[in-house]
Amino acid sequence: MEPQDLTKVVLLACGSFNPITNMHLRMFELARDYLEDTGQYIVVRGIISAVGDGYKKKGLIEACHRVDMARLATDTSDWIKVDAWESQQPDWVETAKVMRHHYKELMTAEQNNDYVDTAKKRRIEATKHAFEDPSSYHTRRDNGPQLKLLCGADVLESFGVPNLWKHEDIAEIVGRYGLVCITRNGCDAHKFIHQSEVLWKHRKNIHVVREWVTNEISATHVRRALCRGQTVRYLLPDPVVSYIREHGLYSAESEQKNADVVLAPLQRHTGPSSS
Ligand SMILES: Nc1ncnc2c1ncn2[C@@H]1O[C@H](COP(=O)(O)OP(=O)(O)OP(=O)(O)O)[C@@H](O)[C@H]1O
Ligand SMILES: NC(=O)c1ccc[n+]([C@@H]2O[C@H](COP(=O)(O)O)[C@@H](O)[C@H]2O)c1
Ligand SMILES: [Zn+2]
Repeated sequence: MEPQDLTKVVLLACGSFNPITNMHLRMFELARDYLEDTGQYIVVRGIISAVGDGYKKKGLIEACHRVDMARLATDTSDWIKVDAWESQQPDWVETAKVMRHHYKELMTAEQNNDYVDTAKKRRIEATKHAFEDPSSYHTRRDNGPQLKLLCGADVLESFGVPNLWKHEDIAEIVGRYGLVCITRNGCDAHKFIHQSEVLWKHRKNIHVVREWVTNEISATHVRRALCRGQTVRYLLPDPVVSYIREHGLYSAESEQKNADVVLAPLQRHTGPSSS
């Protein structure tokens, strides 16, 4: 395939990043290698989107610190960037909505590209409008950039947790955009896809990427070590380790944040106005 025929992909990772770890960064590298190795895609950008404080997850420290740390961690990458839009929203935002926001941005940037001819600009405009209509999951895309959600297999398996995700949001994420899922110990992504009707239906839009160098770095482990005064060096980029030290982040006290609050998606999907 000629380079101009490859489909451009932007990878979007949504998560707490509390704090960002080397494994979060590695996820992007693994996904890019995998997609480009298919000979169909070229990965042009990676976006890290930290969840806002309204998510109310236990131990979630302020978004400004999580975003600053993610920025320090991606300083040395020429293709992974941090986007603060989601973290700045007053309330927690569903991941499908975050994807819509970034897809629109992507289409606008593509349209403003002077090298794109008028006919293509019109096609992009039409795609943008079609994507605003939630009933058109299967809008045909031209060969413009695609946005795919990048996540670990635990997030994929969380699709099965009652009241955590709306069915239509899952259908939109896998049907309209696509998913790149990195394997994680203790999770069986293939089995989960096999057992889910909606995921099976859109299986061609879900790429499961096997991490052979199994790596159990988790932000929970990092926070626990920090609370115990243990070193976390080489689990996180050095500038992030320094930032945590300088700002005195992560303590027994911060671990208690939101301890008695229900996670925002569970509140929203089980509340009186939930559908
Ligand atoms: N070791 C890992 N292997 C595969 N995916 C991972 C790994 N660590 C994090 N991820 C993925 O990174 C994204 C952001 O995750 P998150 O911020 O929850 O990190 P985490 O390390 O799982 O943190 P926590 O322990 O607080 O849940 C998610 O899609 C998650 O699945
Ligand atoms: N219904 C939804 O859209 C939904 C539900 C649960 C988590 N999420 C997202 O998944 C990510 C999960 O992050 P954690 O694994 O750190 O909890 C966050 O970005 C969160 O916003 C989305
Ligand atoms: Zn997690």
